[in-house]
Amino acid sequence: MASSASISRPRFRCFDPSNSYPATPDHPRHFSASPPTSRPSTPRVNGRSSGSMAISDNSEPKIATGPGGYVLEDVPHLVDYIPDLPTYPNPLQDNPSYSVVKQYFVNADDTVAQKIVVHKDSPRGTHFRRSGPRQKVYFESNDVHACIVTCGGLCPGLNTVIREIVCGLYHMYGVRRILGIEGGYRGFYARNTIPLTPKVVNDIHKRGGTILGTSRGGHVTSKIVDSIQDRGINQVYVIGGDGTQKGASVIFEEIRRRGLKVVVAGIPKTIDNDIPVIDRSFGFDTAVEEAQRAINAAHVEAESVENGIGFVKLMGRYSGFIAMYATLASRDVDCCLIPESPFYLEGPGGLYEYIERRLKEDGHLVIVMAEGAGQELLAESMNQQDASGNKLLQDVGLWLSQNIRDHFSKQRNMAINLKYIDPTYMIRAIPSNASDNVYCTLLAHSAIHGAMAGYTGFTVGPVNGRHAYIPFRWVTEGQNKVVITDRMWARLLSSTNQPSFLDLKEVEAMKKDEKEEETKAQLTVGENHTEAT
Ligand SMILES: Nc1ncnc2c1ncn2[C@@H]1O[C@H](COP(=O)(O)OP(=O)(O)OP(=O)(O)O)[C@@H](O)[C@H]1O
Ligand SMILES: O=P(O)(O)OC[C@H]1O[C@](O)(CO)[C@@H](O)[C@@H]1O
Ligand SMILES: [Mg+2]
Repeated sequence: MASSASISRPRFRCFDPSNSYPATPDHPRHFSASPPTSRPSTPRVNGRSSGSMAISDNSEPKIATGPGGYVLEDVPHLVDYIPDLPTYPNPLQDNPSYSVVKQYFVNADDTVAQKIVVHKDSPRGTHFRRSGPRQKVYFESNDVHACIVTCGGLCPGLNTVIREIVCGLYHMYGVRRILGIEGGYRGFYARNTIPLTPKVVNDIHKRGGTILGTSRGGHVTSKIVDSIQDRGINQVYVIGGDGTQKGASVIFEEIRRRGLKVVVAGIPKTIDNDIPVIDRSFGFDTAVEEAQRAINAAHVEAESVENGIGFVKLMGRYSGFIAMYATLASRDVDCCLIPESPFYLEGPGGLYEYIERRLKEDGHLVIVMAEGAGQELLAESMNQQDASGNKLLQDVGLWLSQNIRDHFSKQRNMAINLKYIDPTYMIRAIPSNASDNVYCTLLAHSAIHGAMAGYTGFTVGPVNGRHAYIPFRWVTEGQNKVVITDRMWARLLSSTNQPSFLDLKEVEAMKKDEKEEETKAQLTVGENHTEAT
């Protein structure tokens, strides 16, 4: 629960330990929902602990409230569990490139609103701490020993983020000791490390993949944190998707439990764009662009023959963003199938009927399908998981294209010419495009500034266009999905002219569910406010 003092003031200020505001009743030093129940008797600045620590097992969310239903979902800070840490002036103020910037340091009060479309009377809602450099830092440049790890599937831009973390730490903060951990989480305890310098990473943004290698599974928290401690690492940069951020959160909790002066910063990576809260994930733009090449090929093939069907399968395990955006961008697609929108094959309003109509009217059609769409139609689902515990999917594209062929040849006696194109790994194994490159730089810099300022247990990312520090649980509890009752999906339906595969009753039920969810969320914000007052 937030302290009531923080909301009864006419002007609400957030305490940012990294800016030089004194602790006064107006600027309370601790406004965490529940401060740590106990503290380590001797705070540890690395050095393996032999005795037991007196810190609670899991950190509580740091929530502060202000007037008008303002809620700050803050991120942890080293001083939450290691009090009286010394601070140092931010070396950026002497950096010739940055010292000329007007108001370079982020204002202590700056937060970023999660929702920017509001009504006159709606509560101000949830906010996140704005990212960026602070006046004071909690690390001396010479003392920083950073490491970078990449986990999960590939994504365009991984190398750019690695490059920008290395160059940012080196050039902005004068950090010289940066290690690359090879092969994902298990690399902490089972692989070699690579010393990273600006020279080593200079050209890597032009290559796809990750120079560090990646993996699924292998998250053994105690071994990872032992390795961090043994190597004297004090800044951990973790690049990966939802699973990786969950792993980073567990590492943070263990580090906190051991009372170590080590920050953990997450940089969200997911080609599927399924991480909640942030505007989009890096590499997504590149993937959508690359998907155009496959869709163009499918279109050319389809329109060159009689009854031609171009069928493209794209990535998207649970979320169909790549398929939806690639379809909207292309304008050549007649049908887009995504996991969020169930569809059926036979009968009136079904997929086969639609395909036949298009073939009769236009002579050809293009179908784009996300890999996770229609899994429920397959007779038996695959009961296997990958090393991280993600469910393995069947190749629904192959299955559906064969079913379409069978249907038209056997049941409709129609000769069709279907070309199946599967560029799934091609769209994620390429280097990032220009716009993703710039985006990767901003993410890397946000992470560095946050870590140097002593924040920890956070993920970085843009929220409504402004970069913010987001507590791990916001990006690990839930998934970003295409909302098929939103305008974007309606735009898609109107651009392809495909059936929605839903009847009016189903749409109404969905809208009702979403409305209830929204009201619940608003009530929760209101409740926080009431509890604090
Ligand atoms: N709940 C969890 N707790 C700790 N570690 C986890 C958890 N879930 C996943 N991990 C670890 O995170 C790493 C990456 O997870 P995963 O393979 O699911 O990829 P991801 O980060 O979700 O990326 P993507 O799904 O976009 O490819 C793996 O090493 C896995 O062991
Ligand atoms: O890399 P793997 O293990 O083949 O996993 C593929 C999965 O990874 C993703 O690309 C997410 O990173 C999904 O779109 C896809 O289902
Ligand atoms: Mg994942």
